[in-house]
Amino acid sequence: MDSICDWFAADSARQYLAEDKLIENYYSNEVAELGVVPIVVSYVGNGKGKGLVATQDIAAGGRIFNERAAFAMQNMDNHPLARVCGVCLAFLGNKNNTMGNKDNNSSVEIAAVAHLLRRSLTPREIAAVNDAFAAAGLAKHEALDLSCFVEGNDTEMTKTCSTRYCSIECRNYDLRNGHARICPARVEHVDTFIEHATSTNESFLLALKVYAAVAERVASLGLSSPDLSAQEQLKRALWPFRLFAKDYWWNICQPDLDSSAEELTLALKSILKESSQYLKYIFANVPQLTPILTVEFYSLIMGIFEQNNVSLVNPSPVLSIIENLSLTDKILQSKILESVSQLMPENDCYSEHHHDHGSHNGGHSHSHSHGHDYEDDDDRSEDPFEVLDALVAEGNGLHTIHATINHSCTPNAMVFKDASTLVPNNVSKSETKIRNGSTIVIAIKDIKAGEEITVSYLDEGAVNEYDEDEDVEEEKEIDEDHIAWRAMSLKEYGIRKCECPKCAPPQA
Ligand SMILES: C[S@@+](CC[C@H](N)C(=O)[O-])C[C@H]1O[C@@H](n2cnc3c(N)ncnc32)[C@H](O)[C@@H]1O
Repeated sequence: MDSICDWFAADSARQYLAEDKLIENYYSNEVAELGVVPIVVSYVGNGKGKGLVATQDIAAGGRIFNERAAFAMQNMDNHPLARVCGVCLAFLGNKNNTMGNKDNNSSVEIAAVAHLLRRSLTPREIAAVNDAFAAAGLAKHEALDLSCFVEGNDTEMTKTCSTRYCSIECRNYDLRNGHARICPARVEHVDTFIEHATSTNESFLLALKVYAAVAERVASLGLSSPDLSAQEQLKRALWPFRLFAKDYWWNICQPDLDSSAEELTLALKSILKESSQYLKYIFANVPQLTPILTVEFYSLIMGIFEQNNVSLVNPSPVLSIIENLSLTDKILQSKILESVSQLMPENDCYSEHHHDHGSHNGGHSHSHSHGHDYEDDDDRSEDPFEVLDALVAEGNGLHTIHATINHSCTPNAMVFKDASTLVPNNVSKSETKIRNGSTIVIAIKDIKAGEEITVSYLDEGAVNEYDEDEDVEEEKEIDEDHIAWRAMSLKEYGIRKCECPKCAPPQA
């Protein structure tokens, strides 16, 4: 059924003109969820479709909004290093109940160290962690460690589900979005799906979450609006996801159609076909989903992640402990460092352990600095603290409002995903403090009401470098190279012709 694909991936501009009010209302509700923030999603034209626009003047350095991912996942090879919530990527505590959690030994920090060491801490080690915290003057964090089963609500389970939650709120969120339909402990074939995704493309795991959420929406529409046709129910259930969709995965992955294009399309089709086979088994009891369990539709869902995903990084609480442990417990410190180096994914190298899924990552390289200044590579390789750079939770997420921000080569805002992203001089470090897999968007220039808010999808450092005042001739030369580099790099974000003020200045 091609028509559902055409409808789903209607180009943003056409879609906007046809459904103006519907889309605007949807986004104004989503913006309201973020709290009082000076933004609106609207049609910005110039071939860009929709974008984010300031509704008030925003001073440089000001936080515009922060947003939790609608769907997030931890990268598979990061599991040994960080035990985090399946919804928000916050580090888990070590209490599995919802009773008062004020015990000193149940903090997120102790749970994180225990996870790295693969065992419970001895009372002496617990005391050392607590002392390290006191020495650093840091507050400890409490969080739960909940399974997906709600007491009194349990269905029969033959296996276990590894998804855990840091709070009841996160667990409820996942259950509302259909977790029970894709829980390996309750549903057959989910394990095989996950295995296949892990060995081919982990974004399939996010796609699975989207299918589960659509199934949940279809089921509740079936109850609330039984008179609607099955197709209408499906379209309504899919509607919000449609606002992310632009193109087929196989088109996005190969912006330059060359001789290898056909080969790549075939390879992608083949893994989509395998993966969609498992999807069909998993959702066999939701017949309304049949039209979207095709390779074509699956390719549109994967295209969503390719163009909108934000890579997320959450620094481990162990980072702040470990440096202060040296004062109190050298032995525990070296045990942790040794364990981290054993658990590190193979070939992971210094400050380059993020996974580029071709994602819209807001233009940030991860730079983790834990107070160790390395003079050069040789020093680094001898420094046991080097392994700390792998000690973060890493994942990917899809954010509703964030995904409406367009790229500019002269951006007026910047995205922060973790406390160690390089902070420009005019932004206070305290503005960028985040936890729990959310992103923060901060103004880096004064923004006037009515102006579009833009970020750079490319490497921030590189853009700034070329913005500096240089010798005019030299700058011209650099600019020409840089324009070519930008044009090429932007293609993988679905931008064939950049419509920012620098690349397409307004005509006089
Ligand atoms: C993350 S989405 C941003 C929201 C998008 N404009 C929409 O209507 O949904 C990224 C897509 O927006 C468009 N886009 C973003 N920045 C652009 C730019 N500077 N020039 C042209 N198109 C742009 C491209 O289609 C890109 O794949």
